[in-house]
Amino acid sequence: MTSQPQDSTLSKWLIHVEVRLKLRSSARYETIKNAVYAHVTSYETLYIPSTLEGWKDVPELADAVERIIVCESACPKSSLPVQEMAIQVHVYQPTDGDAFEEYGNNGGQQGEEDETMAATMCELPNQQYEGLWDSLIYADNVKMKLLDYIQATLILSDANIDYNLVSWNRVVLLHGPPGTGKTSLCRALAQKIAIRFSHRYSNARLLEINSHSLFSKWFSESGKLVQKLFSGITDLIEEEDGFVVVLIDEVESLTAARAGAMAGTEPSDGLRVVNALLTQLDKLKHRKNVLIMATSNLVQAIDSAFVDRADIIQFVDLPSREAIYDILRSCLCEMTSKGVVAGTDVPSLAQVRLYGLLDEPSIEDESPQDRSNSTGKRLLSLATSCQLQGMSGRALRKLPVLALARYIGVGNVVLSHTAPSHPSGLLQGAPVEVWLNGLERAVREQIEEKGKVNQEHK
Ligand SMILES: Nc1ncnc2c1ncn2[C@@H]1O[C@H](COP(=O)(O)OP(=O)(O)OP(=O)(O)O)[C@@H](O)[C@H]1O
Repeated sequence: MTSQPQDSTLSKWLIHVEVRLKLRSSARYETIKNAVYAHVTSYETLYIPSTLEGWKDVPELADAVERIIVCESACPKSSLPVQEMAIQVHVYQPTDGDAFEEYGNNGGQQGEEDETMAATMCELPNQQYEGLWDSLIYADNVKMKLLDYIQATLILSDANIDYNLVSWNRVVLLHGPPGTGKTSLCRALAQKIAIRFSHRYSNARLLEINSHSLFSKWFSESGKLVQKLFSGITDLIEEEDGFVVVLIDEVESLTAARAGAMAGTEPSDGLRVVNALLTQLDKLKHRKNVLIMATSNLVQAIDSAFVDRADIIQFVDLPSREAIYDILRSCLCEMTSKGVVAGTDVPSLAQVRLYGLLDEPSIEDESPQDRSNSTGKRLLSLATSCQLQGMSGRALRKLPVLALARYIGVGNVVLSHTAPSHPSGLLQGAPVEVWLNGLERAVREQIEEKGKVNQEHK
């Protein structure tokens, strides 16, 4: 890996700093942006990525700001002198997480008799998607690659590049096994784009199309529903300083039908839906302020004409052992911070590598450092079992619930606000060793259950 900026003629690394304002703050973005820039550039070195703390001493920031983060970047170093950085500050204020609207087939207007809920829409950046980006863990820098690619297309659109000479369709397709975070990744990307391009677009929206509902209730009219839905989208993007991300989940259910119709095994309604979708996508490709993201578990089932239109086709795989370690570690750290696990440090993967934990003989662990090493070793071996079983991110994030319910016992984790008379008055979590035992047993249970399902399928 290079330690120079991507282009050696550029001498600085582009580093994004994201500033989240408090929900009810009325501070001016420009004022905050300047104050944050001044603050950030007063550091000699910044860690990448990191959450900054020292700004709370600056009164205008303390009043308005909730969090400042230095985002991960293409720079392979974990810290960098500020003078080697080209810093871009993005100030944003997420909207209320409950502000989701149903977006009907008649373009969002309520009251018509044949109303079918075909999509939901929310404002971005949205409180509900805060933290989602960081919670998703992938090998190979998948998140950054996708974000960079999407940003590249937006920059070229903004530059009014002649579409006949350099062209793209504004369609991104993520495919892979169930539960690998494809839908979540699309939402997290949409949120990032809204934050990074807030200087360019005064508002951004995410519209999620429910592929099933387009087909289900008014099956024979689905072609028309697609048209109505997209004409609603076209209305939204008339506003040039608004950006719209359209997420089509499980796109194969919309597009698999054409092959069937052509082979005579599907009714022609399916064909109409696919044709309508393709026509509408083609109409959108000249619009600067829209991005279509689609997900699928079954890429073979997607109409090839749709796949052809995708600029980026990204396979999202089951998590690697390292990613599993980080996912499980993030579960343990969250539960430790909330007092459900009685604390010990769970070492990061970098620390695990540094200490060569796997190669060490098993020792009687006594000091806090030994205890933390022992936790790291056990977690890594758990991650190996999960990977061998091909567990998805979704299955992994459920493990703590299973472990608590079945193996640790809900009575063994006492929270101070549910048992305020507890002598210490503090949260009383179960020790990390108990949690690891519970997690190991929960994984074994999952393996056995999976074996039974496979047996039934034979
Ligand atoms: N790589 C990952 N890192 C962290 N969490 C993950 C990962 N993959 C999945 N998850 C978690 O699993 C849950 C389910 O993810 P999501 O619904 O986005 O997956 P999906 O691939 O779209 O699933 P499906 O194909 O079944 O619709 C999310 O809550 C997410 O937090």
